Amino acid sequence: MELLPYLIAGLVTGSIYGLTATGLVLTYKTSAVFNFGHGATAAVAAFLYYSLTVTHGMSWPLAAVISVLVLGPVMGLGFELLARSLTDAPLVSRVTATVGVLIVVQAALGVAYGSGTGQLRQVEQFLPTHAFHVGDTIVRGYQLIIIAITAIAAVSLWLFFRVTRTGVAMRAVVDNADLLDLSGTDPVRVRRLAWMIGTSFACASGVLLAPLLAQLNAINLTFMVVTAFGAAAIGGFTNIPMTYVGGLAIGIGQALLTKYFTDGFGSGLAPALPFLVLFVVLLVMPKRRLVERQSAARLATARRMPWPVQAVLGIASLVVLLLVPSIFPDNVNDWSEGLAYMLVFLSLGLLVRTSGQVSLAHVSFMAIGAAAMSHLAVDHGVNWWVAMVLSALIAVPIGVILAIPAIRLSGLYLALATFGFGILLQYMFYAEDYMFGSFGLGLTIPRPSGFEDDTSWYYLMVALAAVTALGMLAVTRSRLGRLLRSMTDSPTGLSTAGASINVTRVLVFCLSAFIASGAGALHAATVTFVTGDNYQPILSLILFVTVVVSFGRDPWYAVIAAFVVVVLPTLPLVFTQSDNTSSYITIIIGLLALFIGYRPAMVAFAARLPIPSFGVRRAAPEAASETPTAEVVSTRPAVRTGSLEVSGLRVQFGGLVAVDGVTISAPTGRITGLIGPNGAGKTTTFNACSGLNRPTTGTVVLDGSDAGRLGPSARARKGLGRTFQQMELFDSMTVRENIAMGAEASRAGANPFSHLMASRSASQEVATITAESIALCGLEDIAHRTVGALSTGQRRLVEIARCLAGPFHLLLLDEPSSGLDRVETERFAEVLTRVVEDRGVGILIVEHDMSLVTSICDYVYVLDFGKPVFEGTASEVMAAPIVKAAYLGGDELEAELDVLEATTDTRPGSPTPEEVHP
Ligand SMILES: Nc1ncnc2c1ncn2[C@@H]1O[C@H](COP(=O)(O)OP(=O)(O)OP(=O)(O)O)[C@@H](O)[C@H]1O
Repeated sequence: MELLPYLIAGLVTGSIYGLTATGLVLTYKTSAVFNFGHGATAAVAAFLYYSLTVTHGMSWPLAAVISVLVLGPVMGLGFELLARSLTDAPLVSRVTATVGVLIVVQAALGVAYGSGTGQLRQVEQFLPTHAFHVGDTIVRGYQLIIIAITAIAAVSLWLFFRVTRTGVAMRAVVDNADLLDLSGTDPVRVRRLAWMIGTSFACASGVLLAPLLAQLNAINLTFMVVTAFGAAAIGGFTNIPMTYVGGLAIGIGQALLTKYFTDGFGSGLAPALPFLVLFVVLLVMPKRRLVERQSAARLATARRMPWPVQAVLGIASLVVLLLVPSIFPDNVNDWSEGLAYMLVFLSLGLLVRTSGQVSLAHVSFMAIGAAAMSHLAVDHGVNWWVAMVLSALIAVPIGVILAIPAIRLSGLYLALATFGFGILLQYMFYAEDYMFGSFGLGLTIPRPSGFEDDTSWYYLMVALAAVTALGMLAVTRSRLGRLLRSMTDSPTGLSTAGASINVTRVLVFCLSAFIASGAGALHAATVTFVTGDNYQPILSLILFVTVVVSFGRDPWYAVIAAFVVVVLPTLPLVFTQSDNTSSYITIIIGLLALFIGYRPAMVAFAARLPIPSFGVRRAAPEAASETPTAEVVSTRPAVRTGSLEVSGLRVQFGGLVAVDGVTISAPTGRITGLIGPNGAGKTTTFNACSGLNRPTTGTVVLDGSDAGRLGPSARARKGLGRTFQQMELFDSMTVRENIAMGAEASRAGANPFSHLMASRSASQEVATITAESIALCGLEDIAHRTVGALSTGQRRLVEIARCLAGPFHLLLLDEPSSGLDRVETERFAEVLTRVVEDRGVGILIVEHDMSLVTSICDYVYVLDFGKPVFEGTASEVMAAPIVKAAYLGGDELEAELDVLEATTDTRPGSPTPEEVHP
């Protein structure tokens, strides 16, 4: 019986978590934008309710209606517009926009209501508080009402999805908005409704939660509702009933943990539970259940300033920095802090800006570095410089742990995992003796001997920051930097070119963690004394948003960010010192994030205005370069002989059998065609060959050995290159850089050391091969152009040139001529023939251009409805009635297939036309 009070308390908070989590999942399901500001919405509602009832004396029912049923839909509409605006935005922008909402709300509520503990703001319980007795346990009326209200809301939502037309339409929006459009239902209206309901759920949670809290606090309230993330994870981010149950389970779990673990390490378990759940679910949930509905494209980058300008700016900055102790003698430590943060921003920028990934846990690395520095240098008397290096290194294994979700998931789920990790660290480990200790007394961090005073420490910081920043610059310009940029633009393109992107991801996390942790130690040595409060997880969110909204390329965005966030508020010339200066800056940063989020919508709106100059001008794609007709020559050595043998291949997507019983042989020295009408299963076959999908049955044998267990990059390193129907190019890079990556990716391979650096001879080799591929495909004139700005035909040629630059002896080309004009196609055919004749390369080509197929293919396989229907020489294929039937479709084809099926004793695809038509 003594458990009962805990169970009831857990059920109450759990049902509120469940309510808010269902709202979150609803909006995510219908718009693919995960709202990090969901908890902030609840906080706004709670504070509005507080103001209306406590400050303005409004009756609670009216205040509740305004805070939930008016505020919810209004904010929902704002979020829907944001989500719509972000439809085609890179992942980083999506996360930034809603995290921007969170930090704006937190900072603004802090300014408006005070974030200190001085102002005690409480909301009285407005629901009935009558007591009932269940055994010895007292149960209050409001507890039962809260459980009932939330359960009714969740069940109604579930029924709404099952029964009503709009609900079914909402589910359809998730699956295919375009189809919904065709059926006459407006997907925007459906999404708008989803956001209005979802946001109202968050507001209701805020209002219901407010009276249960000892006091209203914007940060706590936001994070308490963020607990919904854990519940959403239990529901797999899509299943509403399971999400609600997840909320209940977390609420009850927390209550029980509070009962059984009252002190020590265990006491952190209860608050950490939702994030523990989130982290574990993300680690163990089958990958296919975490299908992402967006790619992790990188942010648009600013144009690089010319080197002389950068050098002058660099020297000028250094001069200003050296003069700081004379100009701002009272603020020297603030500038040292700024330098430490500049390094944190650079480390975060490496992840976010260069590799397009999201980390919402960078403050955790700073905390780890600071704590390690103190324990090593103070408690264990380790030499300061050694302690410094160890404090940076200690975060590397943690970077590896974080990289596991990055490998498995990437994108949004990685953002959530890092967010969960940061909070987990705070709740479970900050109070441990090996971090900041349970008494909150804090840690002292020493400075090295000779640099104890602020001014000499500052000069040391300038030197360390300059060296580290230059090192980071070297990294972004090294092979690793090129791999990161390629990975962000097209992970598939990079892995099928031969680089193991798992190694790339682990490396970038480790490097970023290393710098952030080291910078954390330097920052701590600047302030000389830190507690866990210096490293609140909210700070990670602010750092992330700042690094995104800052401008300029590396290292300038980090310099600007550090100056604005750390140094500017302390300059007496700019701000009169007040507690709220940092909050105002945070609000501005958050609003900039929102501006980035809404910009596509604003641009679209402006384009509709009848003022000509407001229209968005699109750069016209450059006309295809004059294609030289000169003889193309390949000077690279002949490849080794080998072959790609596919047999009995069957690939299924759920109930759909996309490929069934396909057997193909593509040896070197020959061009083999694979043709068939749309949807015949050609690309699926290619994907199975290159390891991008897993066959249900059948084998893929490369040069005599089974490749079934190898991933795409390993197959590429074994000599299998490919191009894609939907081109997988590195859009933000130039033509030359794209083609060079074709040669460089497999040299980086799966070895972390070869990821990091390239020998001079290897770089020379890459440059030679790149130049030859460019010449082979006639791309000299556009070699300097950014690939994203090219015409389709030019992009096709770039992808082919990139593939030709790789060390491949077998190439899979998926509709390579689509988008090429006649002259380009002719030249392309010539290039392929040359490559096969001169170097002995083997090509398996999917093509719809029949004249190209007949002119270059030695042997052709024909697929239809996933099954092989014919194979033979190009002329045999052209003459075969079954092939004509497959392309024309209709009854004729069905008759052909019936006959084909009747010939069960022959291998599919082998019957000759005579056998089919005796
Ligand atoms: N990832 C997937 N999930 C579900 N179905 C898929 C998937 N990929 C392909 N399909 C389906 O498998 C079938 C074969 O598609 P595939 O793209 O391989 O055909 P294709 O011959 O390459 O067609 P096209 O010439 O139009 O490119 C189609 O019905 C397609 O809708």
